[in-house]
Amino acid sequence: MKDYIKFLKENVSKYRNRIIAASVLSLVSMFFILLNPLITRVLIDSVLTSRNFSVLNKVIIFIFTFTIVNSIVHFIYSYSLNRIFLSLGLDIKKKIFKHIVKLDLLVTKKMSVGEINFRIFNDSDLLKQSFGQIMFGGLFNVILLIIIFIYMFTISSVMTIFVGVMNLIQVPIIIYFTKRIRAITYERKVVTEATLNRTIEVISSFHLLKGCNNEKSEIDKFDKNNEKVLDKQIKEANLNLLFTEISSVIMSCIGFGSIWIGGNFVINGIITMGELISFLLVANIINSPINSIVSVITGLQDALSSTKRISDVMKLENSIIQSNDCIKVMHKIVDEITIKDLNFSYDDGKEVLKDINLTVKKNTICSIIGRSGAGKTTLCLLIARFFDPSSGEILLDDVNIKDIDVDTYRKSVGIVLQNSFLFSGSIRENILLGKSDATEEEIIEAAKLANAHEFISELEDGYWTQIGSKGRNLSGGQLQRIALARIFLQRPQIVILDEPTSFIDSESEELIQESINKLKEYSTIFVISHKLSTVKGSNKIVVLNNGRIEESGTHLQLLEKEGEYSKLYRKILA
Ligand SMILES: Nc1ncnc2c1ncn2[C@@H]1O[C@H](COP(=O)(O)OP(=O)(O)OP(=O)(O)O)[C@@H](O)[C@H]1O
Repeated sequence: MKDYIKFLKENVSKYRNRIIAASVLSLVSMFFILLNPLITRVLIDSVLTSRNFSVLNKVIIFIFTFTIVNSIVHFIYSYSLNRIFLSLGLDIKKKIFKHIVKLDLLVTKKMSVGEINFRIFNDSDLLKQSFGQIMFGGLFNVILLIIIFIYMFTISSVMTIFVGVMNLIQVPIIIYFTKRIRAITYERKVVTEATLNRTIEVISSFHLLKGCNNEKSEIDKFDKNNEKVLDKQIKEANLNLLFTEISSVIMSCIGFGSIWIGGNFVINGIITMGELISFLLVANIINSPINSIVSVITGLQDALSSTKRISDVMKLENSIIQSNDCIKVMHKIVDEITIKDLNFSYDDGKEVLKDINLTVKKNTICSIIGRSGAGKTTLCLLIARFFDPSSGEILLDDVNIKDIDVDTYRKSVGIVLQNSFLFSGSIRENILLGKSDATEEEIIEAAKLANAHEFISELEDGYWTQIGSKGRNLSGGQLQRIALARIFLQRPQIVILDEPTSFIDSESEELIQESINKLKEYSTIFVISHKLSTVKGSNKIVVLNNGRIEESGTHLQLLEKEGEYSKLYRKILA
């Protein structure tokens, strides 16, 4: 509850003036709700019974005017309320997204894409809804209910007690159905979300699906998941239907009962016909505020859970701790990059990298090789400062990268992964990610250096070709060359290439190798590769084995040593 109130204060205060205005409109709207039964009462008792035509005309003109004003007030009220809560929902979404994208890799890896999505979209919507329900659904409906009961009492206390008791009987039924419907709606959302995530995963790793010949099992899973969604949807619809029918029976009973009691009172002259009809009109609207109040009570639990889930994400902190006096200007490497006595373990405490000592000269290529799980990617991620070493340091000449502002440092690091990820959009937009203000000449020059200009120019729309999500219209080699063009445009001091030539044909491999060699002019390159062409030409080869540097040197030096490299060379590289 503390988190919820804090969240409410933080996010709603910005809309204070608009909320006050909407509250005033809400009170006016409430007044109009009650005006209808009042006018009806006057119309029947004072106008119709006395056959007063001139007053009848005036009352009709008044009703007409009041209907128009009521519609305008209701429109403005609903419009302002919608704006407040839609904006509030967007604010919460923006806040969570901004926080998540600023988190480092280690922290975000703790949550699945589905979990993150759920918090950004579902939880923020639930919170937005609950704020609306509590402020307007709750508070104003309590006021409305009190006013309605006072008005009914002024007509007949017996009839009011009857309506009150009948509604009290209805309350547990409303609570039961509201809770059940909420629970089933939540379950439906969770199952739908899981189905959607699985579908996205399958579609985005199509080659894996085909490679494993797993289509049948995925089709079965898709069918089963969707059947689960359907089951929840049917349950939800049935509960809603049942609730509506039961409510309508109870409301009819209240109506008939009131007509019977009120009818007797009219016959006996205790109340007038106008009072009876006015009472019936008011009794008829009582259901709506009761439903809203119950929704607030039952929905509060969901709102609290959503607040907790959102707060849990907002409390996540980066593992990288930055000092206030960090260097804001990137150090220009003069001589070399040195890794000194570096050790690293992930959260589980298992040491993944042990006692790493390595020096790589500026503008050279350092290949990192080793068996799967040896720690190659982890070492490169540490160099890119996706997280910090448990102990030891990474130095640019004599400057520890920990002393440089993270954002400044990362701008000086370019990364190309095995399966280059491109965003949907044009080739041009994807290259521009390397330097958003680059000129046309710079883009073309970068593409030429990456050996990508030729194939891009041959495409019908050239640099404006839309490449679709993950670059599905291009070959693996073409994707890699676009990723390299991005790097050439960025001209980072350090480049990390993780298996850049895997899964591509030998022609593309040659072109990529050629551009990697050109890249050396601008950057110091760390490359993880199993391809002989890449490894052989490097200035330094580092062999990692079980988290330790087993040996390092040039291709020929290592072959002469007859150690792990020559074994790997014969086994994998040859
Ligand atoms: N986020 C993580 N949390 C915990 N352990 C991890 C994490 N990422 C990697 N590891 C573990 O760290 C070790 C080194 O992994 P890493 O990915 O660096 O190896 P690699 O040499 O690049 O392997 P590959 O060639 O298969 O990609 C492995 O034992 C791996 O299971």
